[in-house]
Amino acid sequence: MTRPQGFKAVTLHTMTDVRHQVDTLDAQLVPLLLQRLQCMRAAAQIKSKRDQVRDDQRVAAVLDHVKRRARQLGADASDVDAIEAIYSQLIEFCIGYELRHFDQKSAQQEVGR
Ligand SMILES: O=C(O)C(=O)C[C@]1(C(=O)O)C=C[C@@H](O)C=C1
Repeated sequence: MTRPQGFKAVTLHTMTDVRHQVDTLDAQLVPLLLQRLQCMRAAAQIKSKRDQVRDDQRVAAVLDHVKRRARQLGADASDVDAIEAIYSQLIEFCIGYELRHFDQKSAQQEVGR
């Protein structure tokens, strides 16, 4: 199977090859996703108002950044679109996650008063 420039070359002839590669990639992705969630927890502590959690300008900048990175790695237009779609969903999840942590913080501050 051919792949764009900038991707590590791997042989993917059988479903065993494909699943082994998916498991290897997921093992790398999970710690990165956990680190991203850690950033959301920190953001929830730092932001002082609930309506600061969603920041549409920043969302647009994050999407531009990841699409540029995909292009740099040689992704074609349809894979750049796929990255945008995946990140749109990821950021929506992160906003919900951050809101839950923001609300927890606010509830704890209320109890502490
Ligand atoms: O940059 C922030 O302010 C974040 O909270 C992070 C993040 C993201 O997932 O990247 C999440 C919520 C905001 O709407 C914008 C971006």
